[in-house]
Amino acid sequence: KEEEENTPINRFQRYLRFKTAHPNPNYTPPITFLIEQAQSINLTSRTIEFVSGKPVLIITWVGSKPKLPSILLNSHLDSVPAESEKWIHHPFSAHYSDDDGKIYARGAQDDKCIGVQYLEAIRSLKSRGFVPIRTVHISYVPEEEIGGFDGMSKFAGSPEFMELNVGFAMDEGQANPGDEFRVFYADRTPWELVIRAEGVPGHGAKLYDNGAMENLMKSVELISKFRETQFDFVKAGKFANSEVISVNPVYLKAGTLSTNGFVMMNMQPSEAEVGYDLRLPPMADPDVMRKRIAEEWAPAIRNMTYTIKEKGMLRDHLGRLIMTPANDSNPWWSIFKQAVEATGEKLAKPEILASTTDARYIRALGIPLFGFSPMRNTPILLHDHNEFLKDTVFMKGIEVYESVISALSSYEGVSDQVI
Ligand code: MET
Ligand SMILES: [Zn+2]
Ligand SMILES: [Zn+2]
Repeated sequence: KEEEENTPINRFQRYLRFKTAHPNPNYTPPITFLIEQAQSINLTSRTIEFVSGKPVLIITWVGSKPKLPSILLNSHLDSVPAESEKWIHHPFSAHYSDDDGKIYARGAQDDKCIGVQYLEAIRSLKSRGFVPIRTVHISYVPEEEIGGFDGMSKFAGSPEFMELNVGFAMDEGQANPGDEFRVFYADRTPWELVIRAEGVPGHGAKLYDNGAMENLMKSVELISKFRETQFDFVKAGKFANSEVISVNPVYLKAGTLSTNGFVMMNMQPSEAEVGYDLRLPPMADPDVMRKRIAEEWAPAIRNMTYTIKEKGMLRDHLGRLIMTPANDSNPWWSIFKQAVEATGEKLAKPEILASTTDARYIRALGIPLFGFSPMRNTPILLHDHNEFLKDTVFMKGIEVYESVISALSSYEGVSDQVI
C-alpha cells in the first residue's frame, strides 16, 4: 500500500479525484495538492487570483540562464460535468485495475494527465541531475471549459504573464486511436450563434404566412443544408473535421406557456429561438459567415434577429492568423519533433484542433505554441462517458515529456523573436 502511494500512477489518481467538474469546480484542494508536489521536488510556486475563487497556479523551475525567454507548460484544472450513473466506474473514483491497466475518471484525458505528467517528467529529470538552461514554468488555470474568460484570458493579459517572458509554450492536444502522437498548431474559433424569429401569433389550426415558428424553421433547414455541405467535404475525405465550419444546434426555445407551465398546444407562438455552436477554422472568412447569417439565416425581411458571441479571435492584433508554424522555419518545431522521435515515437502530420483550448490566448500574443497530449493507441473520450487512460500510455507520456522538456529548456538559440 505504502509503495502504491509513491507511484506516478497513484499521484495521477489523487489528482483525478478532486471534484473540479462544472458547474461547481472547487479549485482549492487540487492547488494545495499541486503545491505539495512542487515542494517535494524543490520547485517554487505561486497562486494569483485574477477573479476571486478562480486561482491560477504557476510552478517554476529556474534555469541556469534565467534571462533567456522561458518555456511554459499549461493545463486546465477544470473539467466538464459527468453523468455518474452512466459510467461503469464512478467518474471521481479514478478506478484503476491491474487487469487492463485502465484508469477511469473525468479528466483522465482532458486534461489532468498532462498536468501530472509535466511534474513527473521534471521529477525524473531532477533525479538524474538535469539542469535546464531556460526557466520552465508550469501553469494550472481555471475555467477553460467555459471559455477561459476568468482564467487564461485574464492571465495572458496580465503583467505577471509578461514577466514570465515566455518564448515557447505547450498546451493540451488530443488522443489518437492510431500509433502516432498528434500535435496541433492552431485551434478553431468558437461562435455562439442565437437566432430569433418574431411574428404574429395565431390559432393552432390556422395556416398563415410569417409566423415566428415557420420563419425559424426555414432558417433551421437552411443551416442544416449548410452543415451537410461542410460535412460532405469531411465524409469525402477532402478536409479534416477541423478544416471545415461546423454548426451544430444546441437548443431550441419556443411555445406559449399557459399559467400552469404547460405549452398551449393550440397556439402558434409570437417568438421562437435557436442556439448553435459554430466553429470556424483559422482560414475561414468571418465576413462571409457574418453576411450569410445576416442575409440568409436571420434575414430582417422575415422578422428575424441574431446575436453572435465570438468566444475567440481569428487574427492577432497585427492581423495575422493565429497559428504556429509547424515546419523547420520554426526552430521550436524541429526541437519538439526531434525530442519526441528520440523516444522511439512518431508524430502524426500536424493538425488544426477541431475544438478550442486556452492556447488561443497565448498564440494571440505572438508566442509559438503546440497542442500536445501524448496519448496514442487510445480512443478519443474527452467529454464522453467512461473517459479513461491506460497506465502504460500515461507512463510513456512522462518519458516523452522528459525528452521534450529537456530539449526545449536546453535550447540556447537566438531565434526567440516573437513569430
Ligand atoms: C468555447 S471555449 C472552449 C471550451 C472547450 N474546450 C470547447 O472546445 O468546447
Ligand atoms: Zn481540455
Ligand atoms: Zn474539454
